[in-house]
Amino acid sequence: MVAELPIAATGTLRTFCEAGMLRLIDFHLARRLAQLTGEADPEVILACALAVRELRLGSVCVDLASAAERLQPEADLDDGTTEAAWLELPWPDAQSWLRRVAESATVATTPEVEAPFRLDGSLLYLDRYWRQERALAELLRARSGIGSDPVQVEFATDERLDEHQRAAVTAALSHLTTVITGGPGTGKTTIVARILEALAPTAPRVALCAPTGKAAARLLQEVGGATGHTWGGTLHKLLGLRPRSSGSEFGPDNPLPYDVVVVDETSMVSLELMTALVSALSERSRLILLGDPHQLRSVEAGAVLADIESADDLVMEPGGSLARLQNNYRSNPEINYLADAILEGDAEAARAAVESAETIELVVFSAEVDPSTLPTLRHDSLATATSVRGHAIDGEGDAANKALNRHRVLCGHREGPFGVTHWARSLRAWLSTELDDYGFDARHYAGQPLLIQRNSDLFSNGDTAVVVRRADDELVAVVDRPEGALWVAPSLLDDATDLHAMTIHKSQGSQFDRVSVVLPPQGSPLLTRELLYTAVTRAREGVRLYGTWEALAEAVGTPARRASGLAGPEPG
Ligand SMILES: Nc1ncnc2c1ncn2[C@@H]1O[C@H](COP(=O)(O)OP(=O)(O)OP(=O)(O)O)[C@@H](O)[C@H]1O
Repeated sequence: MVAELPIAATGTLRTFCEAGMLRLIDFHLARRLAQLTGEADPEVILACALAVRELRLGSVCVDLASAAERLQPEADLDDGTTEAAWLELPWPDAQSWLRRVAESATVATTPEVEAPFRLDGSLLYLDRYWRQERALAELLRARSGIGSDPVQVEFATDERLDEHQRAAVTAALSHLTTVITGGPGTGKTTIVARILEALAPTAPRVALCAPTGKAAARLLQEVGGATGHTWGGTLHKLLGLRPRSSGSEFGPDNPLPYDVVVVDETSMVSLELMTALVSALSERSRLILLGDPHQLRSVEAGAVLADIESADDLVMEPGGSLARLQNNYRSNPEINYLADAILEGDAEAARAAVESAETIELVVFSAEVDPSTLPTLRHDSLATATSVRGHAIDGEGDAANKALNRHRVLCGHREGPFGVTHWARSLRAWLSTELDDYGFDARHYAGQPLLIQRNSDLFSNGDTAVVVRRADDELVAVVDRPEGALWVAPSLLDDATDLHAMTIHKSQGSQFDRVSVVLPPQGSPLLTRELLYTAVTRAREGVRLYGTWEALAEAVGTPARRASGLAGPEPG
């Protein structure tokens, strides 16, 4: 990758740009904000540019004390290569760097001072995010101080809830804020229904929400019937956030009119959105946060669920509680065992789990191989495409969508030899030689699998669809919606993308019988524990990993790095 060099960057700053550690946008924004406050010290601008960069990559701040050891350049996501120059970077001495940053007029160090950046200990923030983080921590701590009237629940002796699930139900009925974490299939949805049923007499006004329209629709469909007055939708809609403005309908002066607010897929909620939500809750309304903190995080800055879970003092007695669900009732034990080894960071156990499992396999794949020549991939994809197409030709939309969910190819990368675009194109080209009228060039064809990438009144970003032939020979796209299939003209989905493969990011919240996971290559910044865990836990029955044992070990050994001050300093 040839880094784009900012013309005004000289000396140290230029070296950091050349090594791919900073991008043009990081440098320009930092320099502009520094100029406004009369700052020209390159080391201070470097620190500010790194804070901007880290925000762009999903951390709310940068830890200057450990930046030299921890920060890596952004690899070219297209081909997974990294530059070696960063190993030689002239990092400033941490102590004097921190002192110069603290003395700069660009950086505030005490609450009453306003400046574009904020230094808190060794963490450097854009001030706005420091304020959000502080506001969220204060709001959560304040809610923890308010006791709520416990609602009693009696579990029937034959009630199918394990001890962790019962503890979580009891916790949510006795606290104002409850965080319930658990992997896929651990019963989060099941217990929310039970909680709402018990709360219905005293807390009937319920909002069910999630960061994505797809997850919100699924939650509403699955538990919306548990109580009488349920609203369901995205967090943006719940708060009445106005596009292109920082304002929202609901906030501290106009609290949300609900007794209970349930948030699903909380791991994907950004710091900004979570702060807006908690500040819009009335003092008496219960908040139930559900999610899997080990999954991939929000694309925007903040890893709020993981931070809240690991902090000691944000959600605590008497008003708050944490509950963890442990047993996955959906996936097979081999997949659960591998997922546990990944979370424990135990690469040897993960390898042993793959080698000993009957339902999990690693197929060696390198960049030179055309994916569609791999016999195992041919087998899995042809079986799925044949079944989807068979139902599509018979006009069976529901069955076609079901067949589509039996197997999915998941890639960490978007572009390059390990990416979605390449794998989908290769597979589709090969399938078109195996199946009649499986149009390689056709805009729409019976059995075409599609991924919707935008929200509309009818469907949500992340919904999938299959093109089906109706009895009158017309082609229709059948969108798989939680509330039931939606039949629309294929032209409405002209901007949907081919679903012969999808990114692991997009697959969050979905499960399939079997998945084929294309691992990013060694050295890729996407090759992390969270990515691998998210991919593997999408499967109920079987997993094929395409990559190398080395890449698998590197993923298991690389927890994704997100700096924030919510949960205290990162462990060394
Ligand atoms: N204690 C239990 N015993 C047996 N089966 C259970 C138990 N709890 C939940 N299940 C079943 O396990 C499956 C997964 O449960 P559920 O959908 O509630 O999990 P989830 O955590 O919400 O999953 P996801 O994260 O994928 O939404 C369901 O079919 C549910 O009926």
